[in-house]
Order: sequence, then C-alpha cells, then structure tokens
Amino acid sequence: MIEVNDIHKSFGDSKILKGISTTFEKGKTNLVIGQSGSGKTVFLKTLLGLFEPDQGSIIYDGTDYSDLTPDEKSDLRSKMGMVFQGSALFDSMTIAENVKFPLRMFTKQSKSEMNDRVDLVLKRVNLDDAHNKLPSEASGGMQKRVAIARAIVNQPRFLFCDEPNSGLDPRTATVIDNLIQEITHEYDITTIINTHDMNSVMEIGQKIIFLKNGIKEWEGSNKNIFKTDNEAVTDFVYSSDLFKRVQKMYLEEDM
Ligand SMILES: Nc1ncnc2c1ncn2[C@@H]1O[C@H](COP(=O)(O)OP(=O)(O)OP(=O)(O)O)[C@@H](O)[C@H]1O
Repeated sequence: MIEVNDIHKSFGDSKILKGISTTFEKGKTNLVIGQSGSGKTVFLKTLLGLFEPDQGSIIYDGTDYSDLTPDEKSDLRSKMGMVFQGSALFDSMTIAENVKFPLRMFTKQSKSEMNDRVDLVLKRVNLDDAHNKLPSEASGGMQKRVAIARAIVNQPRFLFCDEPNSGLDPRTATVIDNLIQEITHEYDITTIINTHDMNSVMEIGQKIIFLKNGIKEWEGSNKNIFKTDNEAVTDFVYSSDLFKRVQKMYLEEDM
C-alpha cells in the first residue's frame, strides 16, 4: 500500500503538483489519468523516489520514505518495478539479459538462480522462446512483455507503469493491461499506472485518480467514472463520441 499525503512539487517557479493526497491499495490496479501536462509523470517519478517532494509525505507499506537512511532508500527502490513508456530495453542485450539486469544490479544471486528466475518470469509473460532474441527482433507487444518481465523479476512490492499501452494496437493493449492486472493480483503488488487510454480505464481501473493542473480533481473506480457529474472528468472521458454513447447507455440503465 502507498499513502500519499499532501505532495507538492515545483520546478523553479512552476508549481507542478499542488497538494495531492490519496491511497493506493495492494493487489489493485490503480490508475492515474489526466490531460497531457497535468503532472502524471512527475507524480509517478515522485512516487518512485526520482523526484523529492517539496512538501508532504509518501508512506510505503507503513514506512515513511523521508525517515529512511540512504541504504534503506536504495533497498526500498530495489523493491520497485518500473515499466517505462516505450519499454526502454537495452538494444544490444538479448531479451534474457535485459530481464536479468535488475537481478545483477540489486541482488547477489548466483548465475543459476538468476537464470531460473529469468526463465520463470519470461514464461509468466508467455515469452518462453524469446531468451536469445534482441529487442529489435521483437514486436512492440513482445517488447512490452519483456519490460513487464524485467519489472517483476526482482519480486517488487510496488509496480509503476508509465503509459504501458502507448504505441500498441487496441487488442495488444488489452493483452498488456490484462497481464499487468493478473500479475498485480497474483503477486499482491501495489500497482500504479499512468494512462490516457479509456479502454484501460474501463478494463482495469479498480481505483482511478484524475489529475488536473497538479491537483487531484476526482477519484473513484471504473464502476463510477461514467456516472460522475464532475465536469473536468466528463470533459476528459467523453472527449470521444464513443464514450458519450457509453455514458448515455449507463445512465439509461440506471433509469
Ligand atoms: N524535470 C522537469 N523540470 C521542469 N519541468 C518539468 C520537469 N518534468 C516535467 N516538467 C513539467 O511538468 C509539467 C507536467 O509534466 P508531466 O510530464 O508530469 O505531464 P503528464 O501529465 O505526464 O503529461 P503526458 O501525458 O503528456 O506525459 C509539464 O509542464 C512539464 O513541462
């Protein structure tokens, strides 16, 4: 579980995060949505410990990050998995080497322990036969699965995904969403996903926070986002005709 209490973050005179508080539960897919520039990436990077908040606190499974020593901070960071926008794989390394990388960085496991773990996670993301391929030989969807395998190889307690669906066709995007959700439930991880994708909101939005200009404008779930009358949320959600029709359907169902 991650508890976020009144987080503020500025760069120079630009206030980017203006007092965000929320809770992200374990074993749930938590989504952060909002227009471009609303502060989603800065928020995610702050949760990852890459940016230090100017004010406020972040509590990871009961531990306040700011109370930790540098060694404890790096230990906590080793328990965070990250799926970056665009996968961010190392081009010159094979898929197996990419997945092994966090184990090399953060653990003292033997070669065979590392190989076993890499085999297991590649199998989990349905890439049993891809060990020796280079990322350039893999499709966009496969590369995302490699990125997910790499993010979970060191058994993280927290998983952060920045636009995990970007650049994928809708069907592959759904496969990736479902995989992230299954892994979150299976390993009881606290997962936080930044997304623009309304399909993801509908499919896996167990908890959703909506950011606008660095403020949490709304929070809820995929069950109630279509029923909210918050104008900022409805503007965002119903920016396409398809979703306007979905809202009409939902409201009619309730009548
Ligand atoms: N390192 C930085 N230094 C200065 N300003 C930054 C930095 N990182 C982000 N910003 C600014 O913070 C604001 C929010 O950016 P952020 O990337 O968090 O938006 P976002 O909601 O993730 O957008 P998108 O959906 O397009 O990725 C932007 O105005 C951006 O220019």
